[in-house]
Amino acid sequence: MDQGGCSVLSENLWKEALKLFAGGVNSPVRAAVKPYPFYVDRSEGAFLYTVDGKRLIDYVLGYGPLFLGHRHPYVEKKIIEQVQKGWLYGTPSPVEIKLAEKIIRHLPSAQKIRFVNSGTEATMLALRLARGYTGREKILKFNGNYHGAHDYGLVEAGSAATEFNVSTSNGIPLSIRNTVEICEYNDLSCVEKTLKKEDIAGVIVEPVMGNMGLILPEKDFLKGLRELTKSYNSLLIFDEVITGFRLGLSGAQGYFGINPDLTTLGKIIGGGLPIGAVAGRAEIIDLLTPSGKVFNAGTFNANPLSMAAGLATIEVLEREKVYDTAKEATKAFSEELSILLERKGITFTLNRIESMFQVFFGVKKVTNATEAKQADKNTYFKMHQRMLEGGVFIPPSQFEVIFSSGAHNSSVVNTTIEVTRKVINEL
Ligand SMILES: Cc1ncc(COP(=O)(O)O)c(C=O)c1O
Ligand SMILES: NCC(=O)CCC(=O)O
Repeated sequence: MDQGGCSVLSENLWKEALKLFAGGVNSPVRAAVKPYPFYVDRSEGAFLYTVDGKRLIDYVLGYGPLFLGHRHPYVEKKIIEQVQKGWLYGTPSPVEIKLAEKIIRHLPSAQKIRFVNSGTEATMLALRLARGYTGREKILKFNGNYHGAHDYGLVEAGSAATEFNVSTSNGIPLSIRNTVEICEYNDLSCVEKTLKKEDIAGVIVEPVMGNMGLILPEKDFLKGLRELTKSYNSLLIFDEVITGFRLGLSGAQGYFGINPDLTTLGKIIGGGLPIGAVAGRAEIIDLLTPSGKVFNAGTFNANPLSMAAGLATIEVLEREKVYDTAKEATKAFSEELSILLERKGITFTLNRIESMFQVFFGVKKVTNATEAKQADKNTYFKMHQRMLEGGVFIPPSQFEVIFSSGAHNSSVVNTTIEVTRKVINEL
């Protein structure tokens, strides 16, 4: 197997892809795998099987949604059952009620919900709702937080926007750019100053930052945001597209005991099919058309397949020990990595929470985007590439997160650790 774990079949597909797609891909992070991405034939449990005949342990998991692993049998069964009943009706279906009830039951701040098709749509809508509710124009977001690929989110954005050096995208009207105020993550004094100076409709935040690698909120950061937004009559929006149902059934808001006004969801609540949602206080969600004057619509909103996959996923989360297994996998993998790096005398920071972690080389702490950008990306990438050659897929970008799932059992983790030992010894 040659560099990056790829081989001739992937290489041939890549040559075709370069003729068809900008940069060969349909979402940029996929092109961060070098010299070209591997193409997947099928997946199961903790594993991806490439067209080149290689089996990889997957710690990317579709960039977060596949918290049960690939093709969990119950989710697969429920998707197939729904396919056999039809997958688009243009009118409501019972399964959307069931999924909404489950989400609202678990998510402390949710009273009503609107389903859309992606995290991008969810945050775009939440920001419009905040403006509609408050009658104010500006929003505050944090440097390196990623809220999807719309004009308001792509100002100082993390994730692939940082990886490909376009933290602020070209093509965003200045009039929109000027409605987005930026503070550094974990900097409450900047938030207070901005709220005092500007009329801010809403503060949007990743309660745990998963798009600059992993960065944790410092003690009292989220509490401070809640208090400040309340006293300046701005809405607090938690972007839980990653953390929703990953940090626990009640998301980051349950984990930290802070209730936002609005929550955006995606990824896990669709069980691996496209989804997004805005949930929150009823009086705010009721501003949406047709009951209110903040417009949203979608041909595929609450489509029965995503609803069925999401519902099945949450049912499994309620009854199986997914949280324990995934957390244990992250703990074992990351602790072993720390030991190996310490032993080699390599400077690093490792941030971890529940089933998510990321390692940063050459830095002693990472508490915001500026610090994350100072990390030695090249060494991280080298580790990614060597792990891939050894059969373990961690994100190619420093600015993503290493996720575990309920399928990452001790045998999978032991294999991961063996590969990690070899990789770090030779790093
Ligand atoms: C916190 C956060 N918000 C929003 C999004 C956008 O979601 P999507 O890619 O489904 O549009 C992402 C995607 O990674 C995310 O991590
Ligand atoms: N953390 C950012 C993502 O997960 C996005 C994945 C993609 O856009 O391909």
